[in-house]
Parts: sequence; C-alpha cells; structure tokens
Amino acid sequence: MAIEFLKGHGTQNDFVLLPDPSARLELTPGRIAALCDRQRGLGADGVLRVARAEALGLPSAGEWFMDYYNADGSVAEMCGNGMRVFARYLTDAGLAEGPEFVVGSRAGDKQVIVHPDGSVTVHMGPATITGASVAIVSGRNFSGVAVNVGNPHLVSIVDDDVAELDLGAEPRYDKDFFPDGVNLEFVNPLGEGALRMRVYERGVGETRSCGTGTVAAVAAALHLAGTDTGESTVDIPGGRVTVSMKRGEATLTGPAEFVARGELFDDWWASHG
Ligand SMILES: N[C@@H](CCC[C@H](N)C(=O)O)C(=O)O
Repeated sequence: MAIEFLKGHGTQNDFVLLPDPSARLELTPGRIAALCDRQRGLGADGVLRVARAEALGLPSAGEWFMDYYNADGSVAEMCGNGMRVFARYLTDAGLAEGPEFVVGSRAGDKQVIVHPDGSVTVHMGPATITGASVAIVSGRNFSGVAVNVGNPHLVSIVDDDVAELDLGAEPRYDKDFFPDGVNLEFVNPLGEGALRMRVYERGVGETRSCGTGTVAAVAAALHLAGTDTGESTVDIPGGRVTVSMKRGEATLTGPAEFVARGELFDDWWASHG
C-alpha cells in the first residue's frame, strides 16, 4: 500500500501531511519522530494526519479532523500554523468546499477561511491568561505571562533583542506550574500593534514560527496593557502573521504553502514500526 505524503509550511513552521481519510495508518511515536527527522526522514516540525473525525472516533461538527503530532512523536492539542496548512490542503484537494468551514482539533472545532491568495484565517477561540511564571535562559530569569490557547504557553516580553537569546537548549521553566510541558515565547514590542517573537516549542525545539505562540504573545501583550482587545502583526524568523483579539477571542491570519507531494517507501515505513 503506497503511503502518500505532502510537505508544507506556514511561515516556515513545517509539516508532513499524511492524507489518511479512514485513519488506517498506524502512527506510532517512532514513525512520527523518524518522518520529522531532518537526516533520516523527510524533516518537519510536526505531522498532520488528514482524517475524518468519525474515522478517528474524535468529536467534531466538521467532517475533517487535524490529527496533529509534534516532531518527537508527542500529541499536542492544537497547532495554529498547522491548521492553516491543513485547511488549504482540504480546499486544494477538493475535500472541503471553501472558503469557510469547520475543522476539528483536540482543542475543539475551529472555523477557518481560505482566502483567494491562499492565506488562511483561523478562528482560534479563547486565549486565556492562566497566571505568571518564569523562564530561565542561559541562567537569566525572564518573567512571563502564562496563556492557554488550547495548548500551554509562557510569554516573556523582554528588553533584550530576542535575536540575541541562546535557544539552542530548552529554557528552564516551573514544572509544577506546567506539568504537561510548555511552549516558551520571547517577545520584543516593535511599536503600536507590532511584535517580534522567537519560540521554543514543546516537543520540537526552536522553530521558525508557532501560530498558537503568536496568539499567546498578542494576548499577553494586551493583558499587560490592561485589555483583551486589539490587533497586532507578529514577526517571527519565518515571516509574519496577524493576530486579532476581541474580548479574549483570537483570529490568526497568515500564509499556507506546499512544497512537495510524494510516496513513502513501504519498507521504510515497516522498518520504523
Ligand atoms: N507550531 C504549532 C504548535 C504545535 C504544538 C506545540 N509544540 C505544543 O506542544 O503545544 C503552532 O503553530 O501553533
């Protein structure tokens, strides 16, 4: 049985997509980690299995469910950049009638809009401030705002240029506060309605963009300014997205691109059970 894949990215947060409508593939953590490995696999920050919600047995009012995995094989609740790529795949492949439809995720159903230029808006739902904590980078403490966007984030707005931070190793954080791990964002305000961000993702490492992370960054910046409503661009190493917040509810808009389509070798798949 040939296993089809596509490679795509959203602001250079890259994914292997596995079209698997009936959810027949046995997606083990070992296979996911091998697929995402940049030397022995295809290379990606995560895997998006394109399956029907019914076939996965997961709840959604939509037909399709984004079955997302981090590069280390762990499951995460939500991926904002992945959702844009997933939505664009569905319309390009004729599997969903655009421009507006619902996609399921472990963080609940998301309304998506695929725009004529291929960019996508995702209604991300609530970005909830859950407290304050500290990230430690190269022995220095950075206080942060904890934000839940379906998945956990800690956003530190820092005075230093984020480009100078050493994110080669995972920053330390309070494991009692974040027992399931956390995505760590470091942010410079660039002026009214503009942020710059770097991110160290749970289950991946430093990535060139994180959609839920950009939502968390805007929610945290607005929270520190005493509001939950506003709009901001967020520049990440992989490009730019726009986040709008209205009374704590977020939308995320940005690009979704495809690079390649191919087939995995059966013996490769079998050897990574
Ligand atoms: N890159 C994603 C987030 C993926 C999940 C994250 N690493 C986690 O474990 O929560 C995005 O674009 O939101």
